[in-house]
Amino acid sequence: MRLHRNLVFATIDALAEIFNDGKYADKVIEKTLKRDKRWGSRDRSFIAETTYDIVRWKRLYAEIAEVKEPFSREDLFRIFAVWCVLRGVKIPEWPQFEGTPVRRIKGKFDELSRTRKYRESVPDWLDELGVKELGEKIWTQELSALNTQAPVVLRANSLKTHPDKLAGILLEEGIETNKVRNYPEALELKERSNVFRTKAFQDGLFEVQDANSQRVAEFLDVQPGMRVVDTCAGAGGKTLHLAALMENKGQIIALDIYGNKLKELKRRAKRAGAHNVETRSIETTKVIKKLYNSADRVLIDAPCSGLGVLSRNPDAKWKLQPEFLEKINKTQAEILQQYSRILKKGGKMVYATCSILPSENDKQVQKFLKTDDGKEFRLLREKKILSSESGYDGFYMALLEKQA
Ligand SMILES: C[S@@+](CC[C@H](N)C(=O)[O-])C[C@H]1O[C@@H](n2cnc3c(N)ncnc32)[C@H](O)[C@@H]1O
Repeated sequence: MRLHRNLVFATIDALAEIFNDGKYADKVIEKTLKRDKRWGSRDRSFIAETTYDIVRWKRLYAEIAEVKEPFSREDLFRIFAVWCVLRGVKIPEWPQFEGTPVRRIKGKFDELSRTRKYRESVPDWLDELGVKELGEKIWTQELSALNTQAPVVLRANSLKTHPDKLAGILLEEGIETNKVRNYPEALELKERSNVFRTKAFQDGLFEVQDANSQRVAEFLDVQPGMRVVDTCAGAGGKTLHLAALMENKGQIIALDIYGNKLKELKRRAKRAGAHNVETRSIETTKVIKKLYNSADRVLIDAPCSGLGVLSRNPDAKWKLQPEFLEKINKTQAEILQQYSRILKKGGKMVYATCSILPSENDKQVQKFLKTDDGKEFRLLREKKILSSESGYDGFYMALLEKQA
């Protein structure tokens, strides 16, 4: 691979914004890619993938490069040189890379790789928490899986198509996919590409959605004609899936505390041809109270640490703080208590997170079942999905029934 100066400089600029200004990697990359219209798809994927790679391995690379935050431009070039050496990329003969100690880099890599927190590039506190919650063995396996680049998975929109048909349509647009065993609506890209540019996407034939994320709506056991409340709907990944499973029949009320996310949900629902979705922004608790005892099904896709989706979102390792986890644990408990009241007696509810930590998952559900509200519920089933076992994102889901 020959490195192009403007692509490397764009990557360094992006890293400076992510590491030093605390900006979100996806937003920074999106903005960076707009910088030069002449960049082709390979140039764009070089910038995106290299930036994500260096974000993922920040601690390891910084330790090898012997630099500390906040990083100067010179530091970022040293980190970049580490990336080159460890990836086997020829270091360009530019002044920024003069005197790169190739042998020393390799030696330090071998030495640091013996310690998990460096090898897997995680902050001390997170490494300690992972061990405490999951035990050494599972945490070590899981971290390694979560540091692997995530595959791109699509969900064929059954309101408009099915996986076999979609695979044929995408092939005509030059995109090869494979079906995914045991995930009936999923297609996995053989090679990464920007699927958002395809006509099939504009026509609402699919959504990009991780395979295990596709398990959540399925788990709720919805039927056409039901009244379903999706309480933490966000931009509607699961809402759209619910609409498809309900064949557009019945009613879905999609709630969130952020109106802008719900606006995006509306846009996506229109593209997907999902007509049975109504959005309501949770401005006061009245919005929730009005819905008490009214739903056949309730989905709580709770806000969480997002530790199960680190492979997609590597900068979360650096943005997460222990205080946030404490706060989110409280929010999850409150949400379970309040939103479970939306369910009718005899109805079913799913509590789900994209976390792998028991404190956000089964322990949260067990705690809820002991509360006054929770005593009305019975746990029917739960799934704890590890990324290291499934090859996709880590997820948790519990199906609960409100007893008649
Ligand atoms: C895991 S995300 C939801 C993802 C979404 N269901 C999807 O499939 O695309 C959690 C969502 O909960 C929302 N949220 C946070 N606190 C909330 C609260 N107290 N009530 C309702 N929604 C909340 C966040 O804005 C976020 O959109």
